[in-house]
Amino acid sequence: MNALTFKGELLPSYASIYNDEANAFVSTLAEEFSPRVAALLEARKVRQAEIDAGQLPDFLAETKHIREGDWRILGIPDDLQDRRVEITGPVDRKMIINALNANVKVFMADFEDSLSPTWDKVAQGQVNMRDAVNGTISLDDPKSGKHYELNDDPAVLVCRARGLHLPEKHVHLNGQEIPGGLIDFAYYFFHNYKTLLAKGSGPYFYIPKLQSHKEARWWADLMDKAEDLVGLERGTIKATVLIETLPAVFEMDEILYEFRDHIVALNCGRWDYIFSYIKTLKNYPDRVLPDRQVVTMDKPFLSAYSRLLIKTCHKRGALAMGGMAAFIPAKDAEANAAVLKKVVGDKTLEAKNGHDGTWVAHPGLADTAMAVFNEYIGEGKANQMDVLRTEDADVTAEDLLEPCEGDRTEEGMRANLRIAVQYIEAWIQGNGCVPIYGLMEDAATAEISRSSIWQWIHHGKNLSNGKKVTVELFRELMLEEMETIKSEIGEKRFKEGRFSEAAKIMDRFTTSEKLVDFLTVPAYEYL
Ligand SMILES: CC(=O)SCCNC(=O)CCNC(=O)[C@H](O)C(C)(C)COP(=O)(O)OP(=O)(O)OC[C@H]1O[C@@H](n2cnc3c(N)ncnc32)[C@H](O)[C@@H]1OP(=O)(O)O
Ligand SMILES: O=CC(=O)O
Ligand SMILES: [Mg+2]
Repeated sequence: MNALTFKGELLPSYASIYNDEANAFVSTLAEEFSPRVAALLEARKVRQAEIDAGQLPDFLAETKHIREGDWRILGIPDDLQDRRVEITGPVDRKMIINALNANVKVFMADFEDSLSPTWDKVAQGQVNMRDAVNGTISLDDPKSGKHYELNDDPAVLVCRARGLHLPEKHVHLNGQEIPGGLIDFAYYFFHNYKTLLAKGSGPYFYIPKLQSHKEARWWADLMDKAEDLVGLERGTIKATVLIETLPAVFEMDEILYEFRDHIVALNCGRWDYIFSYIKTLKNYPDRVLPDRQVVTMDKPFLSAYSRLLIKTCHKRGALAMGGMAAFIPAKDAEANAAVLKKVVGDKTLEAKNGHDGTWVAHPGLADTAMAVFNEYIGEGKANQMDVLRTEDADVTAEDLLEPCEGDRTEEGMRANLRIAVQYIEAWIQGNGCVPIYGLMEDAATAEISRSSIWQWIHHGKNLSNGKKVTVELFRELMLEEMETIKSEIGEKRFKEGRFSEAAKIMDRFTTSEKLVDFLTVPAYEYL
């Protein structure tokens, strides 16, 4: 077994994470699993080339027997049966404590969409997670003077690892970067499985951005191997898989099947899903999306996605999680009442469809989401697994791919610009989740903003005021919107920030001939 090489500084506080025993465990996993990732990423390109050439995504002929077969997942541990409200947030110390103390069932601690993976965030994130599992995590905030520690009954902890497209450039094996998701998974598992199991919980993971059941096989094999290496019974590690790419929605049964020893739920990761709809169907002029603000879960293609996910999960004994309403509380009471109303609307739609739970981005929304799901789940029940949706007509490929009606407006384009630039600026400064115009913005929501403009240019779409979207129009609006950002955030913050770099990155993304696959890949060069 070869040793890992670290390119990031190993501060003394990280020593207990990156110790010889843990590094040897990670090296063993990386030796076997890193080389398989290139082929999986290549398969994504091959599939995309077929779609670009005119073959729309569809259910796979070769796995029909799995979709039609009679099988169920292995099972769901007691502490994951009731997940009616989950909070999410990056693996910062204060966030972790506040999230575990919130009025929620689960905290999804995020190394992914909401984390800008600077080496220190990744390394300190593991320290924070270990301290959270041990119950010793605390913080004295020098700014506010506030003391933070865990309550008696914290939420169940689930760790979201990075997706397969993101390498971790600070940890190498045999001269190669290791997949970021493998690093997140392996160190969290190694340091915490014993304590978690002793508490009656377990090593639980959220797995993001899968595009096929073959990728599910990679993760399931990784989980099997991790269990074998430490002598755990098969299926001790549990996974919730985000269905947040368009290709994956056609393989939900197959993903559940490949993962059947480990999986407990699928989740409607709606923001990446919308981004993936844009990206996957980027060559189809009839499927260009309208303004981001009108692409809501009641649109037919998103409703079909939610309903099919619920039907597929419940048939196989898995939970069907809803997704994130990106609203965050407003300071003004009247504005906040409007936010809560929107959250109620969004969560009611999910609960009515038969989802077993949902996500909130902020503790201030937990009670609202909880009240909605309490009503639909009803007394004495943990979830809505009994909603089988068998009376529904089959959800077809056409339903999932249905074009989305709505206007493309100049205000929508300007808002996309301001959001994308501000998010990129935050991300390259090491902040992966920011409040902008009353919404939480993370890597998934920002992807929609920047890829929409690319697609509108690519297909020469007209805005509702008749202006044609071109590179020239984009650059003209960009100059104006940079001034708007400056006036909104103040000259000082603007000057001290990295806005001109962010604008250049945005220009590159928007005017390139080919759509950049993930904004976080080129932006990682800036960290
Ligand atoms: C598409 C997807 O993948 S969604 C999943 C990924 N995205 C996320 O997880 C988003 C998580 N949310 C957040 O990061 C934050 O809510 C933000 C950045 C949007 C806003 O955060 P802030 O500007 O700090 O909000 P605000 O000032 O209202 O916070 C008030 C308090 O709530 C806490 N808080 C806010 N959001 C969270 C959260 N998600 N988890 C725990 N605590 C939180 C803050 O730490 C703060 O605590 P304090 O009073 O002890 O100082
Ligand atoms: O990860 C969640 C999403 O909506 O994207
Ligand atoms: Mg996502």
